[in-house]
Amino acid sequence: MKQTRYHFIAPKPDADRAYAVLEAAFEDEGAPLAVAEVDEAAALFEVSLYLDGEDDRRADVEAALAGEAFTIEAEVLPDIDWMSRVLAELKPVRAGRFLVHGAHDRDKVRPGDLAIEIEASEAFGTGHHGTTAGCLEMISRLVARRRPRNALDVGTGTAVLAIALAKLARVPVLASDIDPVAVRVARGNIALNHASTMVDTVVAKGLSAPDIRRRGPFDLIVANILAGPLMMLAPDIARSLSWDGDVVLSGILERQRRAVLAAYGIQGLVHRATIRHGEWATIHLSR
Ligand SMILES: C[S@@+](CC[C@H](N)C(=O)[O-])C[C@H]1O[C@@H](n2cnc3c(N)ncnc32)[C@H](O)[C@@H]1O
Repeated sequence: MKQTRYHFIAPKPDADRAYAVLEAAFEDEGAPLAVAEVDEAAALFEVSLYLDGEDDRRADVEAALAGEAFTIEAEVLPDIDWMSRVLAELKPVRAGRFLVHGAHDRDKVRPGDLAIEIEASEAFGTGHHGTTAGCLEMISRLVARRRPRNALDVGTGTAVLAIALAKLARVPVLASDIDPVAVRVARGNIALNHASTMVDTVVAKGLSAPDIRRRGPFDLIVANILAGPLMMLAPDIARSLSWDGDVVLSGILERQRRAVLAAYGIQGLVHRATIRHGEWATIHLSR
């Protein structure tokens, strides 16, 4: 089933009012709803409502917001064949100190394994992708060298990296994602892995949400997104990092690596190491 994100940008009071109206209008459907700050200086917020279908609910959204002058845009989200993805990802994966597995592979866990059980359903992050595996390996290396006091996982997906950080370092972790569906899946996995006392979640675009700012600075920030958003997030990531903190970035194709390093270099962050899986690079930076 395809899903459509209906979204618009508005000043804070209007966004809050619209959020309340949409929450009441679509709560029977359990439609995910999110509000994220998109421009701090201008205090502008983006409201996103996720409805099933291929942009065939615009009239309902407009009716709920009757009398408001928002420019509502519709984004039909990619239709992913979750069943074939799950079937393709049946095997457990070892990466760094971790064994990432599904419910059907609990018997593969050996004494000494740091096991992470993942129910991927509608979010990314089972450990099979080279970017996730690269992050798990880099996290293993970094935490072996120095235990961070806290950590932030930007673009958490299934929460696989946040759970890994909690299990290995046993420190508070904040896991964020722009997609409320991913955050719902993340919460389920965090509970499944008995990590709820260490990992909190937040729906947020980038690092501008007040919850993220309040919890920083962070000793370790991991972000497996894509090169473009990672470059745009460079100033915010540098600002949210403790003075001796570490950054792990992934979702970067080898040919994009230099541009990403340059964007973080401008922020005073120096390249320390790269782990490659096929065409994907995972990089470690610090001041
Ligand atoms: C490639 S998945 C990574 C999932 C998991 N962290 C892993 O390593 O397997 C990227 C995730 O980032 C989220 N995302 C993309 N852009 C984002 C942004 N600007 N802020 C927060 N999350 C974002 C997506 O919704 C998606 O869940």
